[in-house]
Amino acid sequence: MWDYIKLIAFGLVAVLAAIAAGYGRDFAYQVNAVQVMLASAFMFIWVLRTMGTPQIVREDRYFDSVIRAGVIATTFWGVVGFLVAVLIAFQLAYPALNVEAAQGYLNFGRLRPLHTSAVIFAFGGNALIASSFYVVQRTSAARLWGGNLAWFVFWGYNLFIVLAASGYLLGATQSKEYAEPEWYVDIWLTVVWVAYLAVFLGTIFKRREPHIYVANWFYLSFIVTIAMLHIVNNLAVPVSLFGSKSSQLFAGVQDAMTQWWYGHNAVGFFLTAGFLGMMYYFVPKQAERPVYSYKLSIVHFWALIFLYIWAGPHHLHYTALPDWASTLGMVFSIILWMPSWGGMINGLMTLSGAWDKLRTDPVIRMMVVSIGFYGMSTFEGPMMSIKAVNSLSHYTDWTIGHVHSGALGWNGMITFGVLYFLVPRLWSREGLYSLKLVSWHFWLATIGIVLYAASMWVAGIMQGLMWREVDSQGFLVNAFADTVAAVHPMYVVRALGGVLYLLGGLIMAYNLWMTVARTPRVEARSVSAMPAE
Ligand code: HEM
Ligand code: HEM
Ligand SMILES: [Cu+2]
Repeated sequence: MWDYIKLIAFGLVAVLAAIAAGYGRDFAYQVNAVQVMLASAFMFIWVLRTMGTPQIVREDRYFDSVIRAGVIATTFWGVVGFLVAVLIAFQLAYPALNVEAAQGYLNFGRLRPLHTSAVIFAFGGNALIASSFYVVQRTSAARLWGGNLAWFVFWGYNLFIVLAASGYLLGATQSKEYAEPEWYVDIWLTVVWVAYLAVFLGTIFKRREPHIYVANWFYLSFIVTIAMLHIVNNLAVPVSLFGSKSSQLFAGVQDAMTQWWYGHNAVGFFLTAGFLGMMYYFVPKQAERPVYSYKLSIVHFWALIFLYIWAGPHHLHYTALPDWASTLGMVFSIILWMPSWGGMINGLMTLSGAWDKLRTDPVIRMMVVSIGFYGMSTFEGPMMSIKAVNSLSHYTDWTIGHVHSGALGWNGMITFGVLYFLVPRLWSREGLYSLKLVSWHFWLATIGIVLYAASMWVAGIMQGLMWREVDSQGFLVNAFADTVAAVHPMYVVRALGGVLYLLGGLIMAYNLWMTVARTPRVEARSVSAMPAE
């Protein structure tokens, strides 16, 4: 019965998508419709061919196949995201790389959102979904709730990424940073996200462990808050059911504030709370030590989620936003330093008594450096939110440097650590193929980040100072083009840093591949849903 309902649904969607492709008013919409049609047609055939074969579900086993797929997707999108990153970094240094023949598809303006979405949503998002599925099962001693719903979340989310990415290249965008996808892609993500919440909460509800481990609190706050942010910031009316263009509900400064309430909390809940969930499970596991302070984890959790929500206006200092709102954002940002460092301290101190592992275990080294960068960027952020500092840093590459010390250092490095942790366990291998290659990855990535951050600090502060330099008559000394010329060497250094980071990522992909292909199998590790670990 259930199979027939699925068949009807997939068939219907395929037909509707074909009709939409036919009536589509713009190319991006038509391409997206064809993609949806192909995906549903594929699923239709899949269901048709597997109908009637009984599925054996062992409730006493963890649901790990979907996590394996998530690990592969994370690695894949990571490499893609870094590759596009290096390309746009070189485009900024050498504008001629905006090749004339590819204008309108592969120029900087089209590729930049592709980069940000590929690294944040595709690489980071797949890492978050996969790791949360791993952690919630282990800490609840229960199999994922909802049967194949977890597969729907995985494929649905990756379809969202493909739709968004191809839309950007073809020019479909609602021009909101980190929320570029157009209305129908947003609606699809909402459906997938509700399914994600259901799988996660359902597993928590059926847990066989009375306690809900703190990592799950962080993951849950990430899932719930992202749902709220996504819906509110994307309230829009499509111009036509058959076109990608839509009109935003909010206008003017209200729209700007909604956008940066979203943007800032995407940092706070996607790139911070979710990744803290990772930290709270995988760092103690890899260090083989309990969390330093459980009390601190609870206190900084509530402080963090309460404070983050108010800090968005620091993105709109000295704009049409009322001064009181801007001051409010600044004050909350400064207070936010404390719970951020609460998390950093808790992560670092978990290594108490295990610091010697830094010498022997490159995976823990990666995690420690990641927490270090988390601490650095959450010190820098509150500082940049101070209006006087922001009047220098805003619009400059200092912001870009800040972004990447958080993104490459914190999000990137902890994800690498988690992938190195997960692959041998998920594929039941003795260990990683090569720790030496992990070490290589570690150093390439670390040097890459240092080159990136240092060059952007220099570029940013130089831009800021040059823009405000006036002569004795009060006239501006520098033309804008002068500052563009002045940052060229720094842009080259940044791009080279990116090349090192990308190389590290490629080495990781090779190492993980060889771990699965070459390392001897061991008896299945940690697959049985008892007891909680
Ligand atoms: C206490 C924590 C933090 C505070 C108070 C903070 C504050 C700030 C401030 C003031 C800006 C500059 C706004 C502007 O002038 O336009 C900024 C930009 C940014 N920060 Fe942070 N930051 C924090 C942590 C982080 C972390 C950990 C990450 C990444 C993982 C991050 C990612 C970003 C991004 C992506 C932007 C650029 C937004 C844009 O203009 O596109 N921040 N942050
Ligand atoms: C290979 C490493 C990377 C390189 C070379 C790189 C390069 C770049 C470049 C050139 C830009 C555009 C800057 C501009 O418009 O002036 C950018 C923007 C951005 N990147 Fe990366 N990136 C890398 C990795 C990452 C990762 C791993 C993340 C997130 C997890 C990330 C998140 C972002 C964000 C959020 C922005 C927008 C910043 C803003 O608007 O303030 N990047 N990146
Ligand atoms: Cu912010």
